[in-house]
Amino acid sequence: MADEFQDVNRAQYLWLTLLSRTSGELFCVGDDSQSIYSWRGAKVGFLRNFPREFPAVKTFKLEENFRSTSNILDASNAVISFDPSRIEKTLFTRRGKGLPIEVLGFSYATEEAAAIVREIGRRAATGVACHDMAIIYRQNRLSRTLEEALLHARVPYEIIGDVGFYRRTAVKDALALLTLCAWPDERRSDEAFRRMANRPPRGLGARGLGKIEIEASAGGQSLCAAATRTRLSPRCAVALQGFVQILRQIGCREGESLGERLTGLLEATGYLDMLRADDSDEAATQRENLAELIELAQGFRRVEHLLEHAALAGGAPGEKGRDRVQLMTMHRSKGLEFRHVFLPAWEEAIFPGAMSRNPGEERRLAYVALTRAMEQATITFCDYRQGGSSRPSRFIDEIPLKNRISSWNHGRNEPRQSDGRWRQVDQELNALGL
Ligand SMILES: Nc1ncnc2c1ncn2[C@@H]1O[C@H](COP(=O)(O)OP(=O)(O)OP(=O)(O)O)[C@@H](O)[C@H]1O
Repeated sequence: MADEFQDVNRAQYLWLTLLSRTSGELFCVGDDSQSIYSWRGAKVGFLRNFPREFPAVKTFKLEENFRSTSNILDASNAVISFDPSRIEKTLFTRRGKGLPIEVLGFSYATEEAAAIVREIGRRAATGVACHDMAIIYRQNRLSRTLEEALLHARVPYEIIGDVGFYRRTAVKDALALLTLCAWPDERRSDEAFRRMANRPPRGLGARGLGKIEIEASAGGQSLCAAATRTRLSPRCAVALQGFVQILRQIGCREGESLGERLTGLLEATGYLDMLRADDSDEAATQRENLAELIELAQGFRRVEHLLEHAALAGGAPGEKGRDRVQLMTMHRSKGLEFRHVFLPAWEEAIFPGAMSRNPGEERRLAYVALTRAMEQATITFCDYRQGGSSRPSRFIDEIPLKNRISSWNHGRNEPRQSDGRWRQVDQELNALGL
């Protein structure tokens, strides 16, 4: 028996057919509309071609949905109906129409994030538990603005399957490079040096680093300053000299913005090339996060201000075990369900992604994301994001007008009581001018 059959890869498929050869029996459960892992080898064709491969197959369509209201299901059905290769099926529910999907536009991502967080606070005040609300986004980098809004408003949250933006490896590496570049001769950059001296590899091992540490202590210098005076293997010495030179040169470029300086550092030190040479999904995500940090850095004049911001915004998102809003990428949301789902950044070039190698899979992601919602789904988009103007995702247009509204569903189906603890959300966001 195989579950999630839409996401099997060739090896798994061969194993399954071999295992079932003796008995001639194979029971598979899957939904081809939810195949979202082609980038790691899944082939939806194995499910779609199953009746041809196994002509004696018996197919049972599970079309009754026990999770979502019919507004959500109709919207999901409409979006996936544009995939001509899907196995025909129409979901239905006995849960009633429910509330229409909210589709809301904003000017900027900060406004969008503040509006979502304000709404989360409002719903929490009417008795919805935080863990019943999820924010589900297409790109991992999109969590940053949302995290910051949640943190400012003191709404507890957790990121499923990931750490917060400022705790991600590439972001910590980039901030370490900026620290080194700003203070190469000060001991406050030592930790950054330990982190980045051999990243990408420059032939510096534990022994070499130990020698630099001794040299630095003896001369009362920073590790960065001591690195060029320490006797190391010729290859490592040359590589480290080059690294330190880049840091010093870029550190002197007064006319450049912080974003430009960071881009220069990531390019010249070979950090971006290291990520580009890695074709894994993880490396692509790290590059996206760096792009987000570069964009953020443009808004700061001094390195110390950016580092301060990162230290504050990188704080713990709330105590473990507390009732927390759930944040995750669309891929991570597979198999989960929430009473309320917020879907930000439904914009062309982000969703569907401009670089997407598989447009059909983007559509299936839209289907997965929408069908996570039990009671309410909220889609948002912005006019400006990631350094340019943007326009609403084509998937929004595909949702029938009868299943959506372009405002909040305020006032419909809501209990009257209000929990005053959540007034702080509005106050904190107002104080920030959001
Ligand atoms: N026969 C049933 N009666 C009532 N509720 C059901 C029944 N079957 C499933 N459910 C409920 O419907 C929801 C979805 O079920 P489940 O997660 O098993 O579906 P699924 O097909 O794996 O969904 P997906 O693949 O979209 O994540 C769950 O809340 C589950 O408790």
